[in-house]
Amino acid sequence: MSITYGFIGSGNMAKAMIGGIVTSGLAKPDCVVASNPSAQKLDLLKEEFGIETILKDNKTAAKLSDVVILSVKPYLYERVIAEIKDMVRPDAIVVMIAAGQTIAANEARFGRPVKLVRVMPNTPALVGEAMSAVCFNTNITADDKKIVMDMLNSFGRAEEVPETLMDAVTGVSGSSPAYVYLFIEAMADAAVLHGMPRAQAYTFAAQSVLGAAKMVLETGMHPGALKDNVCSPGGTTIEAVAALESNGLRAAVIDAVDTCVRKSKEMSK
Ligand SMILES: NC(=O)C1=CN([C@@H]2O[C@H](COP(=O)(O)OP(=O)(O)OC[C@H]3O[C@@H](n4cnc5c(N)ncnc54)[C@H](O)[C@@H]3O)[C@@H](O)[C@H]2O)C=CC1
Ligand SMILES: O=C(O)[C@@H]1CCC=N1
Repeated sequence: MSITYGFIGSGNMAKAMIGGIVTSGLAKPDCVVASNPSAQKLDLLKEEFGIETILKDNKTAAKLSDVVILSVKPYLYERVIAEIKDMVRPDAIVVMIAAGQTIAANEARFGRPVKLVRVMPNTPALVGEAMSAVCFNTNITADDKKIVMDMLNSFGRAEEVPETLMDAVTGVSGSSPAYVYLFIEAMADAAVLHGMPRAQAYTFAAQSVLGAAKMVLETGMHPGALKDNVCSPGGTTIEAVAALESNGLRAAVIDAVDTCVRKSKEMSK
């Protein structure tokens, strides 16, 4: 049986998930539907991935879908659920991806039993490297869980977490690609300062971040031990590490993630 995935809202995160779902082969393009109030993003999605698009009609997109992904901004959840709730089929799975939107608040918006899933993905879904966290409401069956996990695994890694951890997840993975892009940009700027062409500098910086991340994930070694292995005594790396420490890199990163988590908690109220 083929599953239809419907995206209500077709912005950055929807595009990343659609790209992952289609490119991985999880779903044929004609089993992916996206709606949006403006045509431009829909046209690009159709052109790039060949999916079905529906302009200004969330209701039809909801009605057609086995898995309905609410990919609008958090403040629009109330309005969009009011619009589509009677069109969402009783057996459909509704996936919320918004920061700060809780299962309880959104169950209440449906006003009837609904299969509800809360996910925090990230944009590397587009290249099959997302980190997603997921939690389920009590109406979700084992078969539903498999459908959701297959979707999330089609565009990266996914782990089930208690809902109480979702704000921390937003800080450490939902938002964190942005912090890493800053880091890559800054490293590349320094390489450019020393004469490297810009494009080459991005490749060198980004591949080094990718390689370092893979080392953490695949060797199972502590990040501190991996760092020590790069720092030759009296060498170049320890000079850089000392400069990062004296400029407060760790404190800055902890403060950034903490601020993000606090914002997510505030949005949940
Ligand atoms: N961008 C990211 O890295 C991540 C975003 N998210 C969540 O994903 C959700 C979407 O975020 P983005 O894609 O970044 O935002 P976005 O602004 O790129 O996309 C939202 C889309 O919704 C459309 N839209 C506006 N009103 C609508 C309506 N009434 N019905 C249907 N569509 C409507 C907009 O035209 C836009 O294309 C947010 O709730 C966010 O918290 C979650 C994880 C990561
Ligand atoms: O910035 C935001 O609010 C969204 C949620 C996680 C990543 N982007």
